Amino acid sequence: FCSRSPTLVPLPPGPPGDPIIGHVRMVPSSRPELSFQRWGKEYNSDVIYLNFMGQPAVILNSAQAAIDLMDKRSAIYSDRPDFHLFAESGWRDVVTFVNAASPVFRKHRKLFQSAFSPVSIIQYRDKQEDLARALVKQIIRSPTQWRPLLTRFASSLVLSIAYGIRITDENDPYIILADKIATYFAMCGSPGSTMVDIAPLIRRLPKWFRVFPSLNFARDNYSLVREFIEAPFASVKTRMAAGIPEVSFTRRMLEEKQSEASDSQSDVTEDDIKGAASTMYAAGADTTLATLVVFVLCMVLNPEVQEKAREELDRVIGRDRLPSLADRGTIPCIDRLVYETARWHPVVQLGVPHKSTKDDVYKNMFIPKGSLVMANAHAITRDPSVYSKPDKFNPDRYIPTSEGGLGEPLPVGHFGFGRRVCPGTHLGTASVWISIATILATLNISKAVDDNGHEITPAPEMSTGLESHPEEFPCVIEPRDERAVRLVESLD
Ligand code: HEM
Repeated sequence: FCSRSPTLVPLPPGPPGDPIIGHVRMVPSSRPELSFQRWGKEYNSDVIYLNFMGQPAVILNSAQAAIDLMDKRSAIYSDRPDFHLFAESGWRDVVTFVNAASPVFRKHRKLFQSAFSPVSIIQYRDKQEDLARALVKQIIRSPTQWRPLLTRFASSLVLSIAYGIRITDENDPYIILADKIATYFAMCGSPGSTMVDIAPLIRRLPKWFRVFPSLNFARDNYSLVREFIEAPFASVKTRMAAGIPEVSFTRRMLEEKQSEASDSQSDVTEDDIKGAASTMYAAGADTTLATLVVFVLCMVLNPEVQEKAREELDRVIGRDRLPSLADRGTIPCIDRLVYETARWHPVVQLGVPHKSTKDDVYKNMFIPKGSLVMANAHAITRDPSVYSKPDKFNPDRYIPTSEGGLGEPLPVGHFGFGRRVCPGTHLGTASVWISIATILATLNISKAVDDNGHEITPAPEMSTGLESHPEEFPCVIEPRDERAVRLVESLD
């Protein structure tokens, strides 16, 4: 199919762009995925073509198109665009940002796949359960602080799994560092879209030439990024040298590297391990946090779903203990809740952009080599030809028809596609699962009331960016009852 002449095959449809700049002005800076979805409907195509100042971009608005191209033709659709802003900020050896042909890609994917397989992640269960329990304990003590506490939980979880770092209080230097990095990511803009990314030659300008804000931003954050990559890694080596036992990704990788028996790891360098561990935070903390905030919003908006899930939780595990990850698979209602949270608002709405490496033809549409290819997770998970009433939050939609349900398919795309699919899928899902189960077992989430005693139903407003999360919304989180408080307080 690649050998056909491009001139005989039309590009995918899309709205007409401006001369020279193409669709730059047309794509809104807020929630572009919604416009991409709308254009898909207007042009009656699940593949849409756009052009940003000569850079071709293809949006995939259905699971079928994303699977056909990114999964089945992954040899062509697995590259990334160059992320110059991140490189200028000091990120090196980070798999998310490298091309599929880079040795870093092959080595790091292998590291992640073995470290975060369904079996390997069992070693992190204690950390996930302990931190989820600490989270609800803290929320019971400071209920209005639930959102900062969730942020700290997500950071602590990744720092603990990646480096074995135990966060003891909010002034911990690592949590302060993690907060600064989270702010840095929030200010980076959409990956690949800043002036440094569009005109990378400006990276050659001397440091005193401070004309381009994104270049200044990248350079101003260089030492922060380097500290974030180096400091926690160095702390693992210090603890290792002192003989302090701990379980962490970095520790395990360093030990495997040191072990003479481990031939398979022999080409892995310390820089690889350092880069991979720092990627975990960049890729795993905010995604987990955003998913949990979406869950809280869904519980505020759908009290009956919360009640039903809690009833099943009580029926299966009782009220004398808290759920554990060993319970997964025995409480289907929680599994469906996790899936429906991911479907209702997949937090990486447009995925991380892929780039194609060859001319291609799909369903008689020409996709030029070098196109940015984005799977629109929003459009995919709200596809009305797949999901009935797609805007409704309804975990029961997945109940098989043989059990009287709608038998709708589990969502796809929220962890990406093909060779780039998220290597933290199992770990991230387990973290979300235990958090949701522990929260439901101990806390009640409800609507806030206004000064006149009327319930406030929040209108969901979602942020724009690589990770999209609900903007601030009013709600009340309180202990479920005295019994739950006693159970939580009895934990050491
Ligand atoms: C609920 C939590 C998470 C969500 C929703 C999520 C989602 C995603 C998505 C959509 C991508 C892009 C895939 C693509 O390009 O097709 C991705 C990539 C990635 N994720 Fe996750 N992720 C989560 C948690 C994690 C965790 C805990 C880790 C750490 C182990 C992780 C590590 C990565 C890495 C390293 C990549 C880049 C892969 C590559 O470029 O080859 N993620 N994730």
